[in-house]
Amino acid sequence: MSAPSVLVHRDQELLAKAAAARLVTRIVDVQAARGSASIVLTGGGVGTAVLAELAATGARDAVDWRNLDIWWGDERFLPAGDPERNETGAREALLDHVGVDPARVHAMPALDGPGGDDPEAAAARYAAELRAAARPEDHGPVPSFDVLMLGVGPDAHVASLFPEMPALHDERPVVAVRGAPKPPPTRLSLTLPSIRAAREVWLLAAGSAKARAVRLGLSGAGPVQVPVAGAQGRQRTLYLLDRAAAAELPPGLERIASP
Ligand SMILES: O=C1O[C@H](COP(=O)(O)O)[C@@H](O)[C@H](O)[C@H]1O
Repeated sequence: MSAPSVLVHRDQELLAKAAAARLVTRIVDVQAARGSASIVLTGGGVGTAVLAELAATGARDAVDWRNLDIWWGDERFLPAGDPERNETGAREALLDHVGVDPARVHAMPALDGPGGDDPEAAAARYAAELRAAARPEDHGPVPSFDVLMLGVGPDAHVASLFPEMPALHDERPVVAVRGAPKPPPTRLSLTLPSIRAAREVWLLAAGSAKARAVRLGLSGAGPVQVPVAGAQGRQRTLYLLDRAAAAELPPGLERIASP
């Protein structure tokens, strides 16, 4: 696992623009090297703003959208099209505006989907989809995602892994989460082992409400108490912050601030 590095931007707007530019570059680089790339999307305020900025930049045309696999780190287990679903936000912000291959948009199952309304069965279905996409060189049950983005909750949750909940002890690739402290209570989430399969993990946080969670994530806390601390990429773990979210950074961390 890679030690985290930190990049601080002036405010949320610039953070979202810079992360979108970084994402274009990363996808283009990977596609140039291997032909195909894979990313994992997050819900939440900054995560969705990054997708909207990506849709708005002319540089989006540098991406070969049809050779991109798109996964989700977590989902609210609600009917398809519900505005609270992370998938709905991602489609509205980006996916409806670019030429993705529908077969490579791997949304997590919906409550009213063909697989039924059992969240455990839905988690198992998504795990099977991930396993089918994993190649021998991935050495595990999920692909080695090129970029996996995560929002950070004020309580230090990432994806739908909330502090002290059983999902944090689960070794399966995908779990159903019941009784989440943030509505809606029933969710699907990648687990930490799946998150750690990513080559790069980007943690996105803006606003003063996230400053404590960011500090704890970078202070050597345990992932059961502080889930964000357990989110690390194989090659890179990058905190992309605005100044407010970076206000309580532990001393000595590398910081590069936008003017
Ligand atoms: O519920 C969720 O919250 C987190 C963080 O959202 P934010 O609006 O506080 O940035 C998000 O990353 C996750 O995907 C989502 O389901």
